[in-house]
Amino acid sequence: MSASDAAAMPLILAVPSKGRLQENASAFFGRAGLKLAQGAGARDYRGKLLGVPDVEVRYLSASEIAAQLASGAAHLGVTGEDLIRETLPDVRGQVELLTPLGFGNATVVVAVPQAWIDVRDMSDLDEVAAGMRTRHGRRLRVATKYVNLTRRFFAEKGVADYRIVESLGATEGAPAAGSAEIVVDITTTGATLSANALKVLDDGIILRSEANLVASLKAPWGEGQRAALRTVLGRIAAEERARTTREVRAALPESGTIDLATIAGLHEAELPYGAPRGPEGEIVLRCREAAVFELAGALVEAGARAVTVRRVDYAFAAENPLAERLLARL
Ligand SMILES: Nc1ncnc2c1ncn2[C@@H]1O[C@H](COP(=O)(O)OP(=O)(O)OP(=O)(O)O)[C@@H](O)[C@H]1O
Ligand SMILES: O=P(O)(O)OC[C@H]1O[C@H](OP(=O)(O)OP(=O)(O)O)[C@H](O)[C@@H]1O
Ligand SMILES: [Mg+2]
Repeated sequence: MSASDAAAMPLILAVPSKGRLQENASAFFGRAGLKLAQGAGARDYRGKLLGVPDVEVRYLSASEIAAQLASGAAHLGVTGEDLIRETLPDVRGQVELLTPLGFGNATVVVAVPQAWIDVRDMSDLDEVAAGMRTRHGRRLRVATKYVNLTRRFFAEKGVADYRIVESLGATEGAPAAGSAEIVVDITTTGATLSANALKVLDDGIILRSEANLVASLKAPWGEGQRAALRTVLGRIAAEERARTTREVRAALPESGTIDLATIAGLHEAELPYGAPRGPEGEIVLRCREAAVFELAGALVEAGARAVTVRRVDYAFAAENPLAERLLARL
C-alpha cells in the first residue's frame, strides 16, 4: 500500500451490534455529539458518524470487537474489559484502554454448587479437586467461556487439578446438566447463579469489568486516521469534562480585588478563559460538580457581586488528553 493510499483510509470504529452493550454504546457516542448512522437497516453492519468524515463504523459482537482491536482490523472500539483480558495475550502491547464508560458492569467469578457447604474459598476448592483426582482418578471440570482468565486465576491460586469444559452459553446450567462440577462466568445481579443453585467463592472474584473505549496499537495509524482520532476523542473528552464539571461565573467587586488564584487553588477550580483583565467585570471559573457550593460561597465572601453556576453541554480544550496518551504510544 502506498503512503497516499494509507492516508485515504478511514478510521475504523467498532461498535457492539447486539446484546446489552449496544444501546448504551450508541447513547454514549450520541452524548458526545457523535451520531451513529447505520446503513440501510438493522442488518447492515456498516455505518458512518454523521458529520465526521474519515470514520467508518462497523457493528460487531462484543467479543469480535476485542479480536479486531487485537489484530489491528479496527482502530477504536467499545467492548467489555473481560473480553479484552480474555482474548488478548498481551493487553498492554496490543491496545490502550482509553476510558471506562460506566456501563456493562459485570464480574467474572468462580462459582460452585451451594450444596458444597464446606467449600468457601479457592483453597477449599483445591482440596476438593485434589481429592477427586486421588480418590476417583477424575479431574474437577470447570465450565466456562473464559478459558484464559480461568487458567491464569487458577494458577495464581495454586489450583492445578482441574480441566476446562468450554461452554458457549447457558454456562450456569452445566453443573445441573452434569457436564461440569463448577463454573467460571460473568454475573451482574447474581440472579442466574441463584437460579442455578450456585454460589461465588469468597476469594473467587477474577475481574470486575465494565465497558471501555479501547484503541488498537496494531492498527495502521496514518495521518487521516490520527486526525479523525483527535476529532472523536476531542468530543468525547469535551462531553466528559462538561458532565463532570460546572461553569461558575462571578461579577467582580467594583472596588478592591479578589485573590482569584488562591480561591481557585483552594477549590481546584480552573480559569478556562484566563485571569480578569481589570478589577471590575466578569470572570469564568470551572470546577468539579461537588465543589460548586463552596466555590460560590468563597467568591461571595471575597466580594463578588453575583455568582451563577451552570451546566454546559460541551467543554472543549486545547489539550486532548485521551488522544495524546494514545498518540504517545504509537
Ligand atoms: N449480566 C451480564 N452478563 C453478560 N455480560 C455482561 C453483563 N453485563 C455486562 N456484560 C458485558 O457485555 C459483554 C457482552 O455480553 P452480551 O451478553 O451483551 O453480549 P452477547 O452479544 O450476548 O455475547 P455472547 O453471545 O457472547 O454472550 C460481556 O462480555 C460483558 O463485558
Ligand atoms: O448475574 P445476572 O444478572 O443474572 O447476569 C448473568 C447472566 O447474564 C449473561 O447471560 P446473557 O443474558 O448475556 O445470555 P448469554 O449467556 O446467551 O450471553 C451471563 O452469561 C450470565 O448468564
Ligand atoms: Mg450474553
